[in-house]
Amino acid sequence: MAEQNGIIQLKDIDVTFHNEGKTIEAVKDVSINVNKGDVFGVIGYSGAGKSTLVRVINLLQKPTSGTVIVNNQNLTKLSAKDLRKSRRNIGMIFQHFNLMNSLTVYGNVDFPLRDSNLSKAERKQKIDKLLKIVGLADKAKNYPSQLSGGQKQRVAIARALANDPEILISDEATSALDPKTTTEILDLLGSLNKELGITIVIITHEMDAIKQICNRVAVMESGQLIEEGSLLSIFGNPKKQLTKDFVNTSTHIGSVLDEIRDSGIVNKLSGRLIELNYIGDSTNEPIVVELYKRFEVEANILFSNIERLQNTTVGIMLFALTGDDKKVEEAIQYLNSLNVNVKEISLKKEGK
Ligand SMILES: Nc1ncnc2c1ncn2[C@@H]1O[C@H](COP(=O)(O)OP(=O)(O)OP(=O)(O)O)[C@@H](O)[C@H]1O
Repeated sequence: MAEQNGIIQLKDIDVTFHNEGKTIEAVKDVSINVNKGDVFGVIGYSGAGKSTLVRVINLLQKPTSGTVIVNNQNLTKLSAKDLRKSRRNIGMIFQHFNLMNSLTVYGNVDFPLRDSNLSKAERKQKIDKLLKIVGLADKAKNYPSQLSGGQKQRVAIARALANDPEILISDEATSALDPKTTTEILDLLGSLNKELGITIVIITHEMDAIKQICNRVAVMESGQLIEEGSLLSIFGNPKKQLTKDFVNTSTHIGSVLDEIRDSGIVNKLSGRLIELNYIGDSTNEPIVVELYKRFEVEANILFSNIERLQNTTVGIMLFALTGDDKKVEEAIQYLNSLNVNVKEISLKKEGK
């Protein structure tokens, strides 16, 4: 667990809705601690409670119970005026950008500054700077309808930064964008984190987005936080099935296994099918060579993926081990003794 004095501390949060006689427990007893400088990802399928949870951070959504502490202030205890002031410290961007279509790009970024004490000239200087940061210096006079989705999201980011927030919340901000634009927007968020030191909370249902910029990850299912950890531990050693499923969508091993089971390959495979996950120094080839040298068993590699996450190697390998039964068993025991995760996979079709 990370230290418990983070810039955002949600403690024992419950959010219950009552709708047409039905009770919906959107968030159930969730506690999270986000440290200053984190890019904290919340991942889960639609309806898991992600949006509801992050809206609690700035009290756009009041929790039914629980405590919300941001920058050492208990937000639930603040007067309406003080809450408005605290909220300026938390910028937010959304899937559908929420821009004002009747205002230019400049006007949209200016909007949150209307209550500030800045002079008109100071405001202009600030807006010009923000538009430069998001790469839209030449679009100040354009209207949202004249912009691409990625450009609209850049305007929304500039607007969210207008009050110099220390925290930026991104609620599915890349879900309406194509993959290339998604990467560009995530890159921009990553550089805001590194260069301006902004703490970012992003919610998404895409593991690739998490992988690109987050250092910490929380997984939500049915209103509950089911797993939380560093990006590396979530990728290299996922504990819960849903977390494994999300990791698999990103490493593609899930679809490779489906293909092996669904195609004729499964009938031609002999030996025992092993999935290996590791973080750090082990690399695929030496492991295979080592198995042959020590036990004279052959590893027929069916899939292998190595990535660099936060300057660390995260690898996954799928192979069929063949050889003398006893030696194969010894080889598997040897793998288990290494600093790697070993999982034997059944070759039978899984009922879905
Ligand atoms: N204002 C509301 N009134 C009633 N029910 C709500 C309200 N807001 C959310 N819910 C319900 O709470 C549950 C969690 O919704 P939420 O939007 O937080 O999920 P999510 O994980 O963000 O999903 P998505 O990715 O689709 O936005 C859902 O069952 C949703 O229908």
